[in-house]
Amino acid sequence: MTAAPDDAAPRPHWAVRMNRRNRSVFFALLAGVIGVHLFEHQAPTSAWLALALQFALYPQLVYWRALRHAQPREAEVQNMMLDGFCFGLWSAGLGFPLWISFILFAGACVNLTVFMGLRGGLMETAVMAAGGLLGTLLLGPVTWKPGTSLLVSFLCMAVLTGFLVVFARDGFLRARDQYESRAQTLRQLEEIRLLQSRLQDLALRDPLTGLFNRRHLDEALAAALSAAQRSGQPLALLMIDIDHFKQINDTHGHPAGDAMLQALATLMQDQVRPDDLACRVGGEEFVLVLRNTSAEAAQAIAQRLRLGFEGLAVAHGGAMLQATLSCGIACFAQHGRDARALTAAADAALYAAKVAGRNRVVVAPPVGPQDAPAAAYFA
Ligand SMILES: Nc1nc2c(ncn2[C@@H]2O[C@H](COP(=O)(O)OP(=O)(O)OP(=O)(O)O)[C@@H](O)[C@H]2O)c(=O)[nH]1
Repeated sequence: MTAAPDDAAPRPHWAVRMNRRNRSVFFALLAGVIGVHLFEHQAPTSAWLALALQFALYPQLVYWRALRHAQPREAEVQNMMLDGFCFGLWSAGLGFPLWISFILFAGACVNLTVFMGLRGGLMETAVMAAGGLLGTLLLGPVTWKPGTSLLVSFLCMAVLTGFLVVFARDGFLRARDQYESRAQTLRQLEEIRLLQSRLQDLALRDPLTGLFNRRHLDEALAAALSAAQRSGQPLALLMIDIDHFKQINDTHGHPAGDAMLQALATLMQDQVRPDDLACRVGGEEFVLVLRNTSAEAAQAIAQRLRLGFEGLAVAHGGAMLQATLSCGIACFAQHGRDARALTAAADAALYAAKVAGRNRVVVAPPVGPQDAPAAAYFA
């Protein structure tokens, strides 16, 4: 039976994985270089044993430790400092050969600098110096042997170059991944922003006609009125209602009524300017807010709309549907100065249009000094 994916061992921390690979490769190469050096100097068995312990067993032990550590990254930092300390001991043990000491120092230093920045490099320098000092103290007076054979010097150059290339490649891959994930995050943010604005728009629109809904009307009318108050420009509020709409529904069905509503919405959108506001506020009730528009101009627009709708034949289910509309108009400031007063005046004018026989436009009567209602103007 195969194990379920959940049972699989968790993937080691990236720092642990990266160091295992780098340490394995670097230590194997170092073992080769130091091995050649030891061979050339006919080193005793104890030196070969130390080489095996340091460069074969040690990497496994520190990997094992980091794997089990609660803070794998911290454990790796400690491991790298231990690497540097051991390298100091090796430098001292070998008599500080310049090329070998140099690549041990450079490798350890670069490794911790990648993890911790310049502070890591300085820490690595300090622990390696401590290792070198301890090695000198433990091994007694060390004979300084800075030279290495041409072969060992050449191998040192090759090992260091390989090590730096591996690191540079890691840096490149990480930078590329970060760039790609940043680009992806930006793309996702843009998608979220678009979705948000679409959601916001949907919340403000009537799904059947695509016109703005009452919620948006309330906010937009208040803003338009404030602007009109500041600028002193007129503003017209048109309340529009399809006549005998119930009959259309009853005779041709609800979808036919919907088609009429959509046809009127399209007509309204065609007739208004971009900064005017067309809304569906109820079943067959619509509102138009026309900025900087006088009562006379609003009346002309309403008449054009009324005639346009009257002449419209909407094809639906094999039938040609026709209807008329009634419209009540109220204007800022002669019929009211706030949204409530204007809406009430336009509503009263619409009612008057219905009572007078429908298919007509009525402008609300001018409001007297005490807001006393006067006779409506029919058009
Ligand atoms: N098709 C359709 N009908 C709707 C919708 N919302 C409301 N209605 C219908 O609109 C009709 C409104 O009827 P009434 O308020 O009596 O008005 P009317 O028949 O237009 O009569 P008047 O306004 O007096 O001319 C009702 O039958 C509602 O069911 C809608 O979204 N789609």
